[in-house]
Amino acid sequence: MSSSTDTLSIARTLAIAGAAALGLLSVKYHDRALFTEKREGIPFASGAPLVGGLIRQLRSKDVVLDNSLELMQEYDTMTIYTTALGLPPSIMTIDANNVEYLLKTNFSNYVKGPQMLFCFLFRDAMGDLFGHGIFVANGSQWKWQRKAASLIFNVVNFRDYFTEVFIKEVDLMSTRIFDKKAESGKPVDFHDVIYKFTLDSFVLIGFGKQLNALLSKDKVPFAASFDICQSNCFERFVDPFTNLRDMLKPILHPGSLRIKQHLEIIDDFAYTLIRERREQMKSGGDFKDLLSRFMNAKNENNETLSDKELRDTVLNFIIAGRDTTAQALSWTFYNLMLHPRIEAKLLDEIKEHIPGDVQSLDAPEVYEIIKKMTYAHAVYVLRLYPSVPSNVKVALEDDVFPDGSPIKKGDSIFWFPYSMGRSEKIWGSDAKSFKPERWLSEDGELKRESAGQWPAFHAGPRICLGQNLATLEALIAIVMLLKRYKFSLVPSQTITYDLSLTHPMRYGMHVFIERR
Ligand code: HEM
Repeated sequence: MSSSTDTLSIARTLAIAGAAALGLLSVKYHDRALFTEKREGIPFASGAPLVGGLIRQLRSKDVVLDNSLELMQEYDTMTIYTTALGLPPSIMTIDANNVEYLLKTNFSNYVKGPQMLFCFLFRDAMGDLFGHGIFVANGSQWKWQRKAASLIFNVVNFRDYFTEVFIKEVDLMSTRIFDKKAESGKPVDFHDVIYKFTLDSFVLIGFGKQLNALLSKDKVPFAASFDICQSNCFERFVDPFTNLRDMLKPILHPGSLRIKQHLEIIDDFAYTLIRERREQMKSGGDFKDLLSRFMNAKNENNETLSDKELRDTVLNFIIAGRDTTAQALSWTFYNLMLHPRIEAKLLDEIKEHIPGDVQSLDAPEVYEIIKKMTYAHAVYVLRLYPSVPSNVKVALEDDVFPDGSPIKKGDSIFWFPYSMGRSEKIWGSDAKSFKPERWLSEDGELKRESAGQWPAFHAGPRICLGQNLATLEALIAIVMLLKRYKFSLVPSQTITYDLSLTHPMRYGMHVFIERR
């Protein structure tokens, strides 16, 4: 026999053996991803042979949050086990007791990743963007960061400094952008403008720098790259081809930037901030912003921070301080535009508490008044549009959830504040309605649900450090903007969310503005 006939017959034998092995494997893994185990005692979202739920996941990637709720409804459950080829098997839950247990009661058993994903490269999904910053750190590395950051969140800072910055920045946004749009009658992308407002405000409060994004017509390059990297991080959790697509970008989309190039732009922004602040500190002066606090802090090894650690701090805090609040404000205004009755009621409350101009009051007065505006607080609850709509932790040891679901060491546990906020099992048949009254008691006092039922700001030892800051900023913006303008949606646009770690609007939100 010639050598080419030999090769052919070896190839044929291998192909037959391969097909037979695949056939056998697809009998064993007929409803789940290859090499994943069956799990007793928990509803299982069955999928296609060998790939499990991957196809469903890829098909519904753009509506992944709604998909998680639909999946629960389809199986009539609040907790489910899923598998998808290329991604770790996961437990998904929207059960309030489980969420409270995971975040609070048994906090020490559930940690942040690293989410090692087999995305054609075995890698940590969040590491390149977040480094070792507070959002991804655990144990002593997390503790010192939380302690250092919490120093800026004191009442004096809130009342005397933060309030003043927010009033000034809302005023700038109004005079430089919204007044002009009101005059011209041309629409504006509210979402984009609000992102610039929260970026400017947070960079000033957190890092002591006046960035003036509000004065630039286009998106700040750092912010554009930052958004892309965040989307990419999230995509890695739902699509194992994410990194491959990035690797092929130079061939498939010549001229477009790869993730590592976006990361360079982001790093450049962060390192410039750090360099400038180091120089200012060398030449004296008493700086009390977040960056300066971190420059004076010691890490878990009792060492002062390297530039890389400071870079991680800057980026983690920008996502915390800019994105979440911008999104919360955008979705709140969206809801208000859709619900004129609620907008009118809110405006009544605003006028009752602040009959004149906000600017005629001093910052501590505004701070005290805003605290008392219960209806405004009830409007700004973020139940339907939580800025962190989904989240994940990893189990350190075997455990059992309050609903009886067995948890195995190494499981990824996903929970979905977005789907929880819309679950009829949690909120009743009108779960999807925007109804601030839900949060008010009969005597008009503000009510809060349990930590597990309403995890928009997380719960337990890692509860959001910036909740009061975000609420103050948002309420100042709502009060000042509603008093001055009537916003209305440009017709026929699609308002929906984008795939990301947080909850941005995919196409922005275009509005017409009238002066009141
Ligand atoms: C509407 C606005 C906001 C929402 C909905 C929100 C929500 C959250 C959530 C859900 C987490 C938990 C994230 C996780 O561990 O995976 C978190 C953590 C955190 N948030 Fe916020 N946040 C908001 C604004 C802010 C602001 C303005 C700051 C200001 C610095 C901030 C600082 C932080 C920090 C430092 C953490 C990490 C806490 C820790 O791990 O110990 N947040 N936030």
